[in-house]
Amino acid sequence: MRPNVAFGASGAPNATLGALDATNATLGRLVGCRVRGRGRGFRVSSGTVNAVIVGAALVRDGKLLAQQRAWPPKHAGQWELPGGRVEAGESEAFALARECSEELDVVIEVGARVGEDVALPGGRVLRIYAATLVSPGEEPRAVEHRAVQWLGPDDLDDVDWLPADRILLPAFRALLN
Ligand SMILES: Nc1nc2c([nH]c(=O)n2[C@H]2C[C@H](O)[C@@H](COP(=O)(O)OP(=O)(O)OP(=O)(O)O)O2)c(=O)[nH]1
Repeated sequence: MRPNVAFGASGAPNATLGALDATNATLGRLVGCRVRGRGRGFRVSSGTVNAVIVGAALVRDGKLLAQQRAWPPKHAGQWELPGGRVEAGESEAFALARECSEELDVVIEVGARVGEDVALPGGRVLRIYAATLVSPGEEPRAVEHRAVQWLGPDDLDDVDWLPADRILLPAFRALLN
């Protein structure tokens, strides 16, 4: 069933094609070449980007929500932002709202991009968007994860982040400051 979602201006479903163009431009910058084609597999000179993983930089009262993975064993105990793979036919904002509904049981509003794309193993990229709770009093809960916590700017370095998220820490800090 589709979750109850709320999108900000950047997440309008009809923005999907524009988002794909933006994706191509971003990927082109990443690999230093022009990126051709639309769809889920982007042909680039150095390989194919197979999937976009979206993450929500969910901020409330100057703090960022992080969640602790329970699996796979290699990453269990490490921290990441809520999110996941953009499925076929979804806008990135919709995927983010769906993942936050599934993982945290909250409704979010999706805002602007945060930081640059980070390459992940397997030809995937991690792409972060700012987000807020539609009902700020609603408390996210760890539905699929081991734990969740709100981190202030001074707490960001105290957490064992996934490697890609560690690269994004300056962008997370800038968002909070
Ligand atoms: N959600 C999320 N995933 C991240 C982050 N940083 C990072 O490296 N990843 C990686 C971990 C996983 O390899 C991948 C996301 O997989 P996932 O298992 O959470 O998402 P999903 O349910 O949609 O994945 P799948 O089962 O469809 O493959 O991205 C992050 O901050 N948030």
